[in-house]
Amino acid sequence: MGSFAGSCEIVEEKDEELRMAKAHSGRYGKPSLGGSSSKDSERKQREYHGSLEYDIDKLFQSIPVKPPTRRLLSSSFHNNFETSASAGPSRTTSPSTRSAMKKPMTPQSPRVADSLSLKQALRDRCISKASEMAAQKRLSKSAAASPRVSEADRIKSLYNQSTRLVPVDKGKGTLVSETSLMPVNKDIPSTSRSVSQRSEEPPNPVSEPSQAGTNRSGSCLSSGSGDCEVELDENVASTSAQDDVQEVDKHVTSLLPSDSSNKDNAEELEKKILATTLDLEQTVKFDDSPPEKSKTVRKVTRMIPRPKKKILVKKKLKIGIVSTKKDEETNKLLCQRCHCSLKSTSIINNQPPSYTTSHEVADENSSGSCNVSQSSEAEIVVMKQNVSSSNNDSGNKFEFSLSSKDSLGDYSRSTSMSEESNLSSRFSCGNKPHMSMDVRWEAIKHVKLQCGGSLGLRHFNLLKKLGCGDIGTVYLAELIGTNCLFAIKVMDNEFLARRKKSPRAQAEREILKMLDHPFLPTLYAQFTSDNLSCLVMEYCPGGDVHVLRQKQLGRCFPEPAARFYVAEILLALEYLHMLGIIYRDLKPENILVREDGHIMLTDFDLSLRCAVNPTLLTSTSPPDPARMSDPYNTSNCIQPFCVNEQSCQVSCFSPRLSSNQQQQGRKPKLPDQHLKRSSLPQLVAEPTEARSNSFVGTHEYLAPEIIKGEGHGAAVDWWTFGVLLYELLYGKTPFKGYNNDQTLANVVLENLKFPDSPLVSFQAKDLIRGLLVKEPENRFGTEKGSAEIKRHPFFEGLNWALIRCATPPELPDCYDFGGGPGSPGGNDDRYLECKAIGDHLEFELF
Ligand SMILES: Nc1ncnc2c1ncn2[C@@H]1O[C@H](COP(=O)(O)OP(=O)(O)OP(=O)(O)O)[C@@H](O)[C@H]1O
Repeated sequence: MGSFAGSCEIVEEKDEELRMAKAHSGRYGKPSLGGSSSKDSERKQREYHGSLEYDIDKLFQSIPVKPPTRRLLSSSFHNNFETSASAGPSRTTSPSTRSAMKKPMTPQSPRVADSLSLKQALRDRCISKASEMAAQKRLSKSAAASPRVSEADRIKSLYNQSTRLVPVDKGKGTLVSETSLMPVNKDIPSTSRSVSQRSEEPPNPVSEPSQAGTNRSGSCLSSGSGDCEVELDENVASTSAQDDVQEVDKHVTSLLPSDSSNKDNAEELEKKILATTLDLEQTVKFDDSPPEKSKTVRKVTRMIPRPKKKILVKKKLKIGIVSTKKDEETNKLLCQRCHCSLKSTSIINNQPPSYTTSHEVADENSSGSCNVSQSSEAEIVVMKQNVSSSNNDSGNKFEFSLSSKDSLGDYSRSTSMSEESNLSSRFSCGNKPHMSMDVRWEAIKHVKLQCGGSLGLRHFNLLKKLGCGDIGTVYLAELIGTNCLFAIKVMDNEFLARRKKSPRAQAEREILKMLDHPFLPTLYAQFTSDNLSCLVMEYCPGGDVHVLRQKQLGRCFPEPAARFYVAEILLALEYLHMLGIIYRDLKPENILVREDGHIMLTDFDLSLRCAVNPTLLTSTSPPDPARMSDPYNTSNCIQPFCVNEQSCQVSCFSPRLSSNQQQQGRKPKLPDQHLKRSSLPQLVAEPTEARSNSFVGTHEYLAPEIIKGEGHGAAVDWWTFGVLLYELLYGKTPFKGYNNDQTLANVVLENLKFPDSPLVSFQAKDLIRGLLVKEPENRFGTEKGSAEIKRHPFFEGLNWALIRCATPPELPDCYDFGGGPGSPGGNDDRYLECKAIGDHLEFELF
C-alpha cells in the first residue's frame, strides 16, 4: 500500500505537504510550548513525513471526497487509482494526469471522523486491490498451466520418461550400449548441486558415437539436405542448461491441477513447456527422483541444427588434379597439395591410362585416420558393433574383422559371433549378382587389369559435383576410356578423423559393400587416393524424390506414383533389415531416382548394424488354391524372368525356424489372416531385438521413441516409412511445427491428422495410421516387419516380385548428365580442390 500511496502522491507540491503536516500535528500532536515545543513539532513533522499516516493522508487528499456515501468514495478512489496506475511513473510529467491528481486536493478538508473512516476504507481498498492482483497473477499462472489434469499428467509422465534411466527389459533382453546412462551419485543431494558438480568436471570434448551411433554421446550427425540431424553429446556441461533444468522443474511443478478453465492458454503453455522439456530431453538426462532429491549427474547436450552446408573442420587442404585433353598423349593429373604430377601412360591406341604417384602408394598403405588399413588390393577392416542380445545388461559388444582380397567385398572373416552367418553369405557374394551383366563392372575390371589392380581417382574424369554431404562430396565421374558414368563419393580421411566422423564413413563403406539389391546402390570400387577415400557407386541421374515431389502438381505425388515409390522403398528396407541394418534416415532426399525411373535408397552413414535372426514362419495347412488369386500373393508370377521372391528369400538368406519352434515342434504363430490362408512359409527377418539410444535422424522424420530417448530399434524405419508415405501424398510431413522443437513436441504429443485435400484413399490413410503409431510395440511392421506391411490393402494387386519390371511414374525432364569430356559443358582440365571455409570443408571442381 505504501508504495501505492507514495507513488500516487509524490507529484504534490511542498507547501501542500507542509500544510498537511501542520494539520496533522494539530490533530495528533500536543500544543506547542515555547522553543522546545517548536523543536518537538519539527521532529514530529519529520517523523510524520516518513510515516504511513502521511501516505494515507496524501492519498486521502487526492480523492474527491463525497462524505455522504462511503461507497461512492471507494469507487471514486478506485477510478482514480486505476487512472494513476495506468499512467504509471510518467504521471509526473503528464499535465492531464497531474490535474486529475490535483483535483481531490481541494481545500475542503474532511472532518477527522471522516478522515479516519476514509483511511480505513482506503487501506481496505488498497489491500483488497493488491490481493486481487496477486490472486489474478496466481490464477493466470495456474490456469495456463493445467486446466486439464490429464494433459498435465501426460506431460509430467513425458517429463518423467525423459528423466528416467532407460529401463532394461530383461525379458526381451534388448537394450545395448547404454553408455549414455550415467551412474547415480547418491551423495549429491540436490538438483542444482548435481548440475554444478557436473559443470565442475573438466570439459569432455564431443565424443564420437560408438559404431553406427549406438550411444548418445558423439557429434552431430547430419546429412546435407538442410534438415537437422543431431546426435547428443552428453559430455558437455553448461551452466545455462542448469537454468533450463530448473526452469523445467518449475514448469512441471506448476502443472498441478488447478481450477482454471482457460484451456486454450493452458494448452499453449503446455506445449511451450513440453517444447522446453523435449529440448531438454535431448540435452539433459535426469534421474527419476523428485527435483529436490535429484541425485543424478545431468548431462547436457545441445541440439545442433543441420545446415545445408555442413559445418566441419577448419582446414586448408588443396588437392588439385589437372588432366589435359583426352586426345592428348599425356593425361596429367596435378596434385595441388604438393604439386607433384601424377603421370599417365596416356591413352594411346585406346589403352586405358595407368598412373603412378608416390604419395598415392603411401596413402594406400597407410592406415589413414580411420583405423582402417586400405588398399584396393587387400583390406583389413576391424569393426566394433553393439548388437542386441538376450544379455542386455552387458550390451554384448562384439568385434569382428573382415579381410578382403578385393575392394568390392570378397571377404573372409573371423568372428566370435555366430549370428553372422547371414552376413558372411552376403559378403561372399562378391560381384553383386543382380548387376553381374552390368557393363560398368566390366569397365572397372578392365581398367583395373590395365593398371595392375590399383584403381584411383586418376582413372576418372570428374564431371560435376552432384552434392555435398556431411562426410563427403559426391561427383559425377566418367571412367576414363569408357563411357561409363559413376557417382564418386570423396571423403577426406584426415578431415573425418579430426571431426571424429571416421566411424560413420566406415559404417557406410561397410554397408555399401554388403548391398546387392536393385533399389540400393551398387558399390563398384573403393580406393584411397591422396588420403581421400573414394567410393565408386552407381550414378542416379533422376535427382532425389524430394526434388521430384516439388516438381509435381500440388507438390505431391498422385497416389499410384506414391505407392510405386514406397513399395520399392519397402523392399529396400526389407532387404536392409534382413542384413541386420536399421536404416534410420529415411526421407525423400535420400531416395534417388535412377535413369529408368526406379529408385535407389542412399546414405547409410546413420544406419545401425545389428544382429538379425531371420525366421521362417510356416503353416502346416495344405496349399489353398484360392490363394493363387489372392491379391497379396507374391508368388503367382508367370513371367519367365521373374524370380519368386519368397523362394529367393528362403534360399538367399537361409532363414530358419526359430529354435523354440523347432524344439517344441510348435506351429508358429501366424502373422495375419492372409498368411492363415497361405501354405507358403513367411519370412520374418526383422531385427526386432536391436536397440540403440542414439539420437539420429531428421526432425520431421524422427520417431517418438528416438525423441524420448527410450531406446529404439527397427520399428523406427516403419515410422519413417509412414511419414514418407504421408509426405509423398500430402506434400508435407504430418508433425511439422514452426520450429524444430515444436516439431519434436508434435511428434510425441500431437495426434495424426489428415488434410482434406488432396483426396487420399482410405487404404493409404489406414496404412499411415498403422505406421504412425507412437508406441513402437503397437506399430505396424514392428513384429513381422515388411511381411505384414506388404499385405496391407494399400498394396493390393501389386506384384512385388515384378515391381522392378513395372513402369515407373513418369519423370519430369530433369536428367542432367553435366556433359562429358569433349561434350558441351564438359571439362577436360580438372581441378579437384578441397578447401575449408570456416568450419565447412568443400571439394570444388573447376
Ligand atoms: N549415386 C548418386 N547418384 C546421384 N547423386 C548422388 C548419388 N549419391 C549422392 N548423390 C547426391 O549427392 C548428394 C550428397 O550425397 P551424400 O550421400 O554425400 O550426402 P547426404 O545425402 O547429404 O548424406 P550425409 O551428409 O549423411 O553423408 C546427395 O544429396 C545426392 O543428391
